[in-house]
Amino acid sequence: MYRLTIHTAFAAAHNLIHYQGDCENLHGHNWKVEVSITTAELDKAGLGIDFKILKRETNTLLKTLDHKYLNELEPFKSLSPSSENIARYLYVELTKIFGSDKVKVEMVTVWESDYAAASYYE
Ligand SMILES: Nc1nc2c(c(=O)[nH]1)N=C([C@H](O)[C@H](O)COP(=O)(O)OP(=O)(O)OP(=O)(O)O)CN2
Ligand SMILES: [Zn+2]
Repeated sequence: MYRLTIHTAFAAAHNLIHYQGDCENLHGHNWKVEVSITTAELDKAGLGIDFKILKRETNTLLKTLDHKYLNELEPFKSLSPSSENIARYLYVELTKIFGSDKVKVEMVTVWESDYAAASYYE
């Protein structure tokens, strides 16, 4: 099997809901995002998926979150925009794009600081 990983980032504001503490208040993060896909097959160029395509599609998706107030966006209107829920949302959306018999989105990790990250995988 091959595992391909890209790193990218977005910036946004949020506040955690059903949470007591500082993070229930509006604040922001520069989230780093790590996406890993696995595949058993390579094309003739020796690529699982072209990193350029993986980065482009991920960045297109992240543009819908970038510089937004996450709590106002449809996926998080009734779901706390924690790093866990952001990671799961990205996993589900990227699986719609890349998931196939041959390719699996293995894991999405979302870093909200240099020291704290949440990952989602199935
Ligand atoms: N499991 C999770 N825990 C927390 C999340 C989360 O998404 N998943 N999110 C938050 C808040 O978003 C908050 O912004 C994080 O702040 P905090 O942990 O306080 O981070 P700091 O960088 O300010 O570091 P300090 O530990 O306070 O120094 C909270 N928890
Ligand atoms: Zn936060």
